[in-house]
Amino acid sequence: HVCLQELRSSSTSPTSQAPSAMNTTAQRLPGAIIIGARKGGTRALLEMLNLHPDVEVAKAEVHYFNLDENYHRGQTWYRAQMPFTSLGQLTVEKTPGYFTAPLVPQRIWEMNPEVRLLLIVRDPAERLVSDYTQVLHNRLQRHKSYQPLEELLLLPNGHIDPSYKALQRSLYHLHLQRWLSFFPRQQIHVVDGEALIRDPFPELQKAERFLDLPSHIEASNFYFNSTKGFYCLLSAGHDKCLDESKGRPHAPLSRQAFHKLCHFLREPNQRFFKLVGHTFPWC
Ligand SMILES: Nc1ncnc2c1ncn2[C@@H]1O[C@H](COP(=O)(O)OS(=O)(=O)O)[C@@H](OP(=O)(O)O)[C@H]1O
Repeated sequence: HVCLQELRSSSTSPTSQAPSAMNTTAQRLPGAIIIGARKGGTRALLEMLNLHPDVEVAKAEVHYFNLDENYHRGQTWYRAQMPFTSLGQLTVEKTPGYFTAPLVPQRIWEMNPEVRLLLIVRDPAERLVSDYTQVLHNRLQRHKSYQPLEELLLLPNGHIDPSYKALQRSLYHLHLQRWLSFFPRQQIHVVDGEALIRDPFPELQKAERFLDLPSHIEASNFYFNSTKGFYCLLSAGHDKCLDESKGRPHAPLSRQAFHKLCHFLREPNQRFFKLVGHTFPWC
């Protein structure tokens, strides 16, 4: 696997700048941020956007607006986490924790009320199971004890426990509502995470349009890797798949419990569809 930075063809740079200005690289604040949702496909979206020659991405999650210890380091610290870009290139970072952290919308708005936001969502029931699977994996790695998902998701009386954190993170409408009190709907581009898995190219074309980028990413930048079970990226003859933490087998959950979860999510999902202005074929 080769770093995408090295893979991108450098042939198409913005042409409106004088050559000397184009060579001036600097770390700049992001013009677009992938705010979540956690386990929605944020890494895939970031890596795929990075195929574009006019996009540079922060490789690691920055956690600036959601972690007070980082936020208090100030904007100079934040900027220093960004990649070097030429004038005219777009800087993008992704931190999935932004979507659900209460103070983040205001903090981002205060930094730049014009910043473009990308939100990638997938079926919130599947997202919850993926979220639990990640937490489980981390606990197992640290030799810590863990509870089965069903024990966390269901109360002793068999009802869904609405206070379970991973379930709270799947109540997309609650979180989006907060973002919409700062940003107009058109400034938040919602990406369909399942569509990105099934066929990434059309989702990337939509994202390019949203970001006002010249169309550059091509269908040939993606190929289905049957060993991985996902699309991988292809650029200048080199390929890159996401690492093994993406696309793990999910922790088991009984059909009955999954059904209860889907039933519980029906109304929150409807509210989310209303906010974004279209529906998704979720359970
Ligand atoms: N092309 C490709 N390759 C691998 N994985 C892909 C891809 N596209 C989307 N996905 C899905 O991304 C899910 C992980 O989402 P995130 O990157 O947002 O996770 S995280 O919040 O940053 O931990 C991950 O979720 P799980 O399958 O539940 O592991 C994947 O389904």
